[in-house]
Amino acid sequence: MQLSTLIKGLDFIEIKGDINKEISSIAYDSRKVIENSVFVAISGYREDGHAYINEAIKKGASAIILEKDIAIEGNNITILKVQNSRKALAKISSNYYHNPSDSLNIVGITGTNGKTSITYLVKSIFEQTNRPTSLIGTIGSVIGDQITENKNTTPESLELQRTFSEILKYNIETCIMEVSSHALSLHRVAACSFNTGVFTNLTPDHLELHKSMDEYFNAKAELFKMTKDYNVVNADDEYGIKLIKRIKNYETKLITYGIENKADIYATDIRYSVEGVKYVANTPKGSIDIHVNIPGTIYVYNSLAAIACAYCNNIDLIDIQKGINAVKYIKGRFEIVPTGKDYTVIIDFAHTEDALEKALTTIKQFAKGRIILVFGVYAPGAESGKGKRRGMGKVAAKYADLSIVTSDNPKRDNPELIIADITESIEEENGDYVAIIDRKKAIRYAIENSRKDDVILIAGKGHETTQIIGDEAIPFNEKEIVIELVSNDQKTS
Ligand SMILES: CC(=O)N[C@H]1[C@@H](OP(=O)(O)OP(=O)(O)OC[C@H]2O[C@@H](n3ccc(=O)[nH]c3=O)[C@H](O)[C@@H]2O)O[C@H](CO)[C@@H](O)[C@@H]1O[C@H](C)C(=O)N[C@@H](C)C(=O)N[C@H](CCC(=O)O)C(=O)O
Ligand SMILES: Nc1ncnc2c1ncn2[C@@H]1O[C@H](COP(=O)(O)OP(=O)(O)OP(=O)(O)O)[C@@H](O)[C@H]1O
Repeated sequence: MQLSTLIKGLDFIEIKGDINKEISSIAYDSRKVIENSVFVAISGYREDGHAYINEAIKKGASAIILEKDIAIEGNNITILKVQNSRKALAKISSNYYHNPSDSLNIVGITGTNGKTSITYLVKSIFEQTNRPTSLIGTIGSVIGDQITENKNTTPESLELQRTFSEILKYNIETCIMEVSSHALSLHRVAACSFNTGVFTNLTPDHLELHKSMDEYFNAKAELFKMTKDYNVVNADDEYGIKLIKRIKNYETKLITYGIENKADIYATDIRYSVEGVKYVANTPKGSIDIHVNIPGTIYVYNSLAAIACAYCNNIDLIDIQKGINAVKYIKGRFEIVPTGKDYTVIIDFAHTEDALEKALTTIKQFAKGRIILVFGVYAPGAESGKGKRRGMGKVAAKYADLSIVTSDNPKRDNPELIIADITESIEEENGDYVAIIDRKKAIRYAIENSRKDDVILIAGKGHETTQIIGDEAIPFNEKEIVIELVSNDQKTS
């Protein structure tokens, strides 16, 4: 593609050099530069891409997009100075792949919890109508039969635009995607055209990046300025209510969902059981019985959000009913591991205070025995990190009969210090706990010390298959580990 075509519509401060040259690719990592690439220098959290400009040129970059004035070594290099390199990356990536999001029906889901679960429910509903649907999120990108792992819940703009263009190659028209607050703040979705936006809820998380709940909320709210057709908002969530006030006069139509407050799509006659939840969904087009195969109030909310998306896409109630019922489980989301024992083991991705509380209260509704909780926290940052660790500890002390506090992707932080923050708050709340740094040993302890009717909740890792220690991702498939440990458990209750 010609550089002049690639930069069409790009806001820049200054251009030096020729823009009528052929470029081969875009790279924002100098290690991925090839002959005639455009290299985009990004000032990151850990590194400054501007320090790699000369390396990129040595590898063949013929154009550089940058924010800072840097001495460039090389001839015939075109330099484009921009205000924000990440935004520029999003724009040129969209141009490079011929603006694929314009040709897709994109549903973007944001909020602290529930995004992944909702994407699977929506995908299933759409597929009842024979509309092949792709998905982008924490568990990976799903295009046809292909599942690709993503480094991030919402990929960087270059990878995201490439994924959109792949989806179009498969003749798939719909894409359901998770939109993280990081993606919104770091402009990964800056050049995306969304049809529907969904807001689930907002509770404390990622405060190391956003610094305050208001900043976190504002980041999420950006999605609803980018939608063309519908905005779907949880009317029972404190921040959902705030969002409704903010966006109710936008041109994009607003659809609300909920159980408690007045909403366009709402649930009545809710019946809970260990197997799942049944209720009547009421929509402007009529009412229908719904059966979700995952238990707890949160799955009433998640399925209502999915129903609202389906409603916005003109899908019949009967297909909505079938689509929700067709989801038998979602990897690592309240997933019961088949053990054949007289105790139950559940793996859940709860890694925020709110999610942990919801998972534990759901179990409390049904558990005949004790609740044994195995968990850790990944929460960087001196203040916000400590706050999250202590908050999770408090919830554990309140609802679990025994907490086994362990590691959850400690990354570069010292796991002993993380665990100490958690256990300090469990102690303050008079909870019972054991601290075992090694996660596999912690799970073994839970299994060996379980009794008939106990429920072991292993929280935090969900579908993940690695444990990140330092910068290394060590294989850790929690489900396989549970099955192995349970098969070695000779105890009779
Ligand atoms: C904090 C954060 O979001 N970081 C993201 C950010 O990385 P960064 O700014 O730290 O990058 P950096 O390492 O400082 O490097 C700066 C630049 O120098 C370049 N570089 C670096 C080295 C080199 O030799 N040459 C070179 O060119 C890098 O390619 C980069 O362009 O930009 C990268 C590229 O897009 C992301 O992959 C990375 O996500 C990291 C892996 C991450 O862990 N992010 C998490 C916090 C995140 O985004 N999570 C959200 C939400 C999850 C949820 O919902 O709970 C998500 O969407 O996944
Ligand atoms: N509506 C909800 N409200 C509160 N907690 C929820 C809700 N839905 C799911 N959870 C909890 O959050 C965990 C993660 O759920 P899910 O993966 O659907 O959310 P997510 O928003 O995609 O999270 P992440 O962005 O971290 O991947 C679940 O395992 C469950 O414990």
